[in-house]
Parts: sequence; structure tokens; C-alpha cells
Amino acid sequence: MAQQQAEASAGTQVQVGVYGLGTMGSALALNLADKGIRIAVSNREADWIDPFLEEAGPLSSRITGAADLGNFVAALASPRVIILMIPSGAPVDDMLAQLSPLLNPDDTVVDAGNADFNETRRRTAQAKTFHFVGMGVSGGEEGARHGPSMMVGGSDHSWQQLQPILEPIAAEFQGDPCVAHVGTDGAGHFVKTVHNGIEYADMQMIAEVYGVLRDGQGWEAPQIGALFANWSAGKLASFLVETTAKVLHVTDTDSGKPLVDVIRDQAGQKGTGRWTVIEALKLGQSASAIEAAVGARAWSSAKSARLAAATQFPGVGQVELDPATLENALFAGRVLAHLQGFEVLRAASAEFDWSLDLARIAEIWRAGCIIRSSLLDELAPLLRKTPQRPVLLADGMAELLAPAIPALRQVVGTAVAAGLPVPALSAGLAWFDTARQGTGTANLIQAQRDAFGVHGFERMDMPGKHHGDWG
Ligand SMILES: NC(=O)C1=CN([C@@H]2O[C@H](COP(=O)(O)OP(=O)(O)OC[C@H]3O[C@@H](n4cnc5c(N)ncnc54)[C@H](OP(=O)(O)O)[C@@H]3O)[C@@H](O)[C@H]2O)C=CC1
Ligand SMILES: O=C(CO)[C@H](O)[C@H](O)COP(=O)(O)O
Repeated sequence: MAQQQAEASAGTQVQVGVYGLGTMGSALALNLADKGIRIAVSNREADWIDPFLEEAGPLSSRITGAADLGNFVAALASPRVIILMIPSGAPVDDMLAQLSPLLNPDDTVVDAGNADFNETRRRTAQAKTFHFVGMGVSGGEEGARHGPSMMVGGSDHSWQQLQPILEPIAAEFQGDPCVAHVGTDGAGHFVKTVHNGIEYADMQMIAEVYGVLRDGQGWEAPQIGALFANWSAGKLASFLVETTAKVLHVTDTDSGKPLVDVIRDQAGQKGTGRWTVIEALKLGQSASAIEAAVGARAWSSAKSARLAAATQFPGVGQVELDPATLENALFAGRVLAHLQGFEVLRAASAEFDWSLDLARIAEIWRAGCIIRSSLLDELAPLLRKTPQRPVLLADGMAELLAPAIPALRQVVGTAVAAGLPVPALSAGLAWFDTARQGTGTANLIQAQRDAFGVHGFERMDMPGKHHGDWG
């Protein structure tokens, strides 16, 4: 029988169970089996198990398929480890309710999907008969199959169980596995959420530079693709720039045009970018470049309104920006988006008492994940050297960032003057200029607040709370 029944007896050395054989779950399961780890697999639609075992080929000797949840759990050596790779929300709660009576207090259930960390904290608190772990997994299908970056939350007990399983399957950066126990309860999912927020900003900034070249300079997709290919060997070296270069070179077989030119300009989003912005605001942080990216995706879906507005408010000028300036501008924007993300992480760490190690997080993002880049390898030692300082003030940050700022200023200024939208690049620049303004304009805000609401203000020349006589 192709679909083996679970080897239900205690004592079998099935080290981990993977539940959910969709894109990510099946890739992760094959990665585990490839590394010599014996696994059990199960899926809501049991019909998927046999085809999966066939796809596994010789690896199937290390895989036990179990259609029945009881057999799946019973196949696992104790203390058990079960990885759920299913959509977040109600499906996870349903699975936990079904698993709960089958588990023991030393067992660990991992939600490896993208989940709202608030729900992860709730689930962690509610899990009474097992340990619950929220784990971020990044790298898409390819990463899950050959080496993802993994951000693990939950208890130390669970990390003891998970470390020997996850280190062999993680991506490696110069021999260092890209997996870490980043903090307790929801920390893993929070760090993954912020990773995705940075991903949104980076993708948006890349798209803005593409837009400047396409609409402001009349470049064709393959020409822009060649430029990105060139950049991917320099300071912008990264998975996302490489991917951009690749997709800009693909021709649509139906129309003979670049495929990107026939794709409707409406971006999807599943929520992680939005969660980053919501949590940043709750923590009193400004993740403005990430917010701009989320907002740009929202505007993208209002296609008919944009088409109408394009006729009512016409006029986009031509620009002339040289590739080196655009490259530096994109680099500066990328640095600023990362700094915003790391500041959100720092604030969350203080709020939830997670002791997040920002340098280690940068290190585990250097390979396997969607935002992997040479920049992260540059940021990690800076964050390690002066961990207590705001990241903008980390030792070495000025040397990294300042030389690229004039280019960002030039690109944002030129694009804005021509009516070309660059919301994420300009938000990053505005954040930077605000953050470096030693004497800001909040004195006027305080005066306004006191004038209409008697909220009081502090003076620079004497202590205490004061009010103005506003007439
Ligand atoms: N795709 C990606 O690049 C990435 C995805 N993720 C996250 O990984 C998780 C899985 O994504 P992905 O593999 O792409 O999704 P798929 O749609 O490919 O697979 C979903 C899996 O979840 C199962 N499932 C769906 N609903 C339920 C339910 N109510 N109860 C139990 N099982 C259910 C499906 O089972 P069935 O076959 O029965 O429908 C299937 O096995 C998501 O949280 C996603 O956000 C994280 C990083 C990257
Ligand atoms: O988690 C990921 C990578 O790290 C996924 O690619 C993510 O689902 C992409 O998000 P969205 O669909 O919102 O663009």
C-alpha cells in the first residue's frame, strides 16, 4: 500500500511530524527527510498524501504517511514535535483543538505559517497540554525545500527539541545556520512579520526605480532588467534585485511582449506588511517606508479610480537620472527601510520583554529568506558593536548611509518634480531628515496643544510644566 499506515507503536524514531502538505509544508517535509530526519506527514485532504510520497521518491523511506490524526501523533517519538504548515487564523485554532487531547505536556506544536503574533501570544497562553511555538519561515518554496531562514519563538524547552531538527535544514551563511530562538512566546512570528514589512518596502522601492525608468526615461523592461542584473553584483546584491532582473527578462509567449508588461498593475497582499505597520504604530514607532509600501499596494488595487484620475489630473514629466545615482538612491532607501524595521523590533523587545538580539536577527536574514542581501551582512556587525544605540546611530552607520543620501535626495526631488510617484523612497528620506533634525518643530505643536487644550509644555530654559498666555 503506497500510503503507509502510521507506525503507531511507541519507540519508533520518527522525530517530527509535518501537518499540511501544501506548497511550504511539502517542501519543508522533503528538506527534513533529505537531511536524514525521519518524519511523519499528514494533511486535511488525505488524498494528497500518496502523491506526496510518490514525489518524495527514495526519501519516502524516511517518511510515514498518516491519514488519521491519531495515527499521525502516535507515530512520533516522545516528546513529540509537530509542525503545522497551514494558513493562519481559524485553521490553526481548529488543529490545536484537535491535537490538544492527543498530546503530553512535554510535546511541542509549531505554527510555521505567517501568523499575527498577537494570536500566537494568545495560543501560547492557552496551550495547557503542550508547548506552543510560533515560528517564522522565509524563503518561499525553494527556501523551504533547500534551506529557509527560520525565526523561532516559544519556550526554551521547545527550542531544545527544535534546534537539532531545524539547524540541519536551515539555510547557511558561511557555515552559520540561519535559524535562532529569537525570543519567547510570539517573538518568532513578530520578527517574521517585520521581515515581511521590510520585504514590502524593499519591493516597493525597487518598483519605484523601475517606474522612474519606465515612465520618466522611456526604458523598456529588458533594458531595466539588464541594469538590475548589473546592480545585483554590487552594493544592491540581494535575492530581490536578482529576482527583479530575472522577471524583467521574461517574454510572454502569447503576446511576444515582456511578461511584466502584460501583468495587471494590482498587487496582492496577505497581511504581514499591514501587521508590521499596525504594530509599529501601537509601539509608538514610525515605519513610514513600510506604510508607504502597504499603501501603494492598496492604491494599486483601485485600478479604475486611478485610470479616471489619470485623465482628470494628467501630466508626468520626463527625467534624466543616471544609473549610478539610482543605484545609490535605492541603496539608501533600502538601508532606511531596514533601520525602521529594526527600530520596531527594538521597541517590541522592550514592550514584550523578549531581549531580541538585533544583530543575530540580521545574521539569520543573510541567507535563505526573501530579504537576504549583502546589506544584512554589513548591518549585522554594526548592530553587534553598539546594540543599545538607536540603529541610525550605530557605530559605522554614518559611513554606510551618508554617502548614498545625496543620490536619494536627487532621485526623490527629481521624481516628485516630474510627478512620478516614489512614496517609499520619499518616506524613507523624510524619516531620515526628521530623525537627524537636532532642533525640530515640535515646539510649535506643543504651543498649539497648549493654546487649544491647555496641555502644557516644557521650557528649555527652566524646569517644570508651563502654560502660555495665548490671548
Ligand atoms: N508560500 C509561501 O511562499 C510562504 C507561505 N508561508 C505561510 O505558510 C503557510 C502555508 O502556506 P502555503 O504552503 O503557501 O499554502 P498552500 O495553500 O499551498 O497549502 C495550505 C495547506 O494548509 C492546509 N489547510 C488549509 N486549510 C486548512 C484547515 N482549515 N485545516 C487544516 N489544514 C488546512 C491545506 O490542506 P488541503 O490540501 O486539505 O487544502 C494545505 O495542506 C501559510 O501560513 C503561509 O502564509 C510562509 C512563508 C512563505
Ligand atoms: O512570507 C513570505 C516570504 O517571506 C511570503 O512570500 C509572503 O506570503 C508574501 O506576502 P504577500 O503575499 O503579502 O506579498
